[in-house]
Amino acid sequence: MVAVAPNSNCSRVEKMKKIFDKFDVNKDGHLDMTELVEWVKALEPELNNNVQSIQFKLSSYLTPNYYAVLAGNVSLNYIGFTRIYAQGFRNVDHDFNSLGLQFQFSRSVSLSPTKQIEKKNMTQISNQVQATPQMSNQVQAMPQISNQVQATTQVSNQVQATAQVSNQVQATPQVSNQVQATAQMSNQVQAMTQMSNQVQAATRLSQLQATQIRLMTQLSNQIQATPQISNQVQSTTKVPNQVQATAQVSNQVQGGKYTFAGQVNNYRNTLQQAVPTLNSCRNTVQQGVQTPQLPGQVNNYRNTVQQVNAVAGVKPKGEYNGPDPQLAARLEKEILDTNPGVRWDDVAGLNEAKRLLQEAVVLPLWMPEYFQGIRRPWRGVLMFGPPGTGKTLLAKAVATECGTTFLNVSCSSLLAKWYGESERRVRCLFDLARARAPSTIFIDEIDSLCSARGAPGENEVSRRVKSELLVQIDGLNNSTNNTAGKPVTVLAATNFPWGLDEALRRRLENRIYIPLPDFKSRKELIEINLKSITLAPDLDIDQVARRTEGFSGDDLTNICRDASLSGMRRKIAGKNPDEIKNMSKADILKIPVMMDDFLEALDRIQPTVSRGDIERHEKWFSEFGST
Ligand SMILES: Nc1ncnc2c1ncn2[C@@H]1O[C@H](COP(=O)(O)OP(=O)(O)OP(=O)(O)O)[C@@H](O)[C@H]1O
Repeated sequence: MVAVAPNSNCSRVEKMKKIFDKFDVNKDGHLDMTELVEWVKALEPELNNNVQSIQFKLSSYLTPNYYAVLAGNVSLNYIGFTRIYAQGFRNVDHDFNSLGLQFQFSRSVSLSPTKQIEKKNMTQISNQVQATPQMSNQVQAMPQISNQVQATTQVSNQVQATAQVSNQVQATPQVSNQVQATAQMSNQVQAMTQMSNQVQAATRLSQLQATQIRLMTQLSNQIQATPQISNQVQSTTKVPNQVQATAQVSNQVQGGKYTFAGQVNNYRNTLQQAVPTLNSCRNTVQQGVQTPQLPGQVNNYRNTVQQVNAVAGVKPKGEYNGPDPQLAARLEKEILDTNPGVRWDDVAGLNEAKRLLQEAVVLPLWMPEYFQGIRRPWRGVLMFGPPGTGKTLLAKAVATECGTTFLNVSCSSLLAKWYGESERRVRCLFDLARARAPSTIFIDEIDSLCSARGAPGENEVSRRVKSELLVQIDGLNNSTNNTAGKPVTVLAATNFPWGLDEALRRRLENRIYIPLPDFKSRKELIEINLKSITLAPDLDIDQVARRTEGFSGDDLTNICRDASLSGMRRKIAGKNPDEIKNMSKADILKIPVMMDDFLEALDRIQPTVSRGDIERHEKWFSEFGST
């Protein structure tokens, strides 16, 4: 600290010089700001080095102008200072003692280069000093600003985040589309993967095939390399030639066969012409008249035919040549009825049905040339009607009258539990029928074999049998597999025509209704049933026929049987078994059937066919029947 003695004895100038020397640290004749501050400090020790107080004091010493100059970092110099004091404006002692005077400083300042740099530094410092309060304020305000800045930053971040969210929201449909597109792409990728797998599998397959082909080629090479095998292979090529040669032989054989077959046919025609005579002969024989000559003639004819057949190499009629001889033999045993023995006359009434059957089945046999092309015989004929009306009887009569083979088929003979066996039986049946042609396949209760599709009880087996049956019927009586005059006819019967499969119904082209017998037919039927029975004079057949309206042929037959047993019942009443055994048979046979017997039978036996059943048949007849 500089201590200045206020009452010094030195001159003013010296005194001033001393002061300036004292404070002119750089000894350049100038006081710069730092030196000036040091000067104030020395003068005002009570300011305690407080910068602001010193500044304030300094400003009070100087004129505002000068202070401004000083703040602008213009330093004082001796000259200017001296001049000021020399002008007498100031009392230096006083100044230094009281420090209460204002004084003017000269503005003429010359600065050395060093001083200019210092001045620049000073200006900066001055600026900093001046700016200090503001800066201080700013510094004080800094935390707030900092907070604000931080808050602003957060807000800014939020705004940015919001903007991003907003962008995302705006982009959401696009994102959704992108997600969808991604899903589609994912599906496509999956599909591509599957395809790739398939391609790989196919490649593996083709590799396998390639391997097989390679192996085959190797095998083939080995075979070719083996001379013996090669020779065998070459000799195999001769086989077709042999087969061709066989075919020619076969043609030649067939040619010969036909020649003989013609002769056989002639014999057969002769036989057929003889059939009515033979039949009447048989009837006569049955009636007890002995005419031994005629059967002898028939046997002669048969023997001749067999001899001719043997010479011609023609297999006897009906020999089965199909792939299932054992099955054919079994079926034949089961279903073949060579002589059903039922004549037209055995069937009461049903004249319209007989006419239709004759036209559909009998005439094509008698006039094969006529039944060609559009007149080809029916493939199938359906007889439908209530139970017991004579359908089976009619079928047997057809077979007997035509002299055709009669294959009487029931469901049980065709259906089998082993897979494929039922269809095999159907095929075999038709092969057999063709071998035995002309023939009639009679399928009774065909509804149980060929129910409508989706009907209850329809199962896999019945479906397959049905299909096979349709195929076989389709193949009947067409130009390729049927020789003229040897037709195979399917004759079917059912009590439930409405339950038949539609496709089968179409193939059974002729559909004949077999109704309940009318009065005339009932009367006829009773007479047929009683023709070998002794009748009492009181028996009124007309009355019985009148009282049996609504009865089927089968019901009437039952009534006749029951009534005809009544005489025997009366005769044995009250007798023990031995007495019965010892009764005269002739006496029993002579017991006549009386009217009362019929009346009692009528009380016991009721009609089996309901009115509703008849109506249903009539309705189906009007819809699908043939007349
Ligand atoms: N028109 C008829 N002429 C002579 N007898 C008949 C006649 N109708 C029925 N009968 C007698 O009824 C019996 C049964 O006839 P058949 O079996 O032919 O009837 P169905 O119509 O085939 O019966 P189901 O439909 O029940 O098989 C015959 O054996 C015969 O005795």
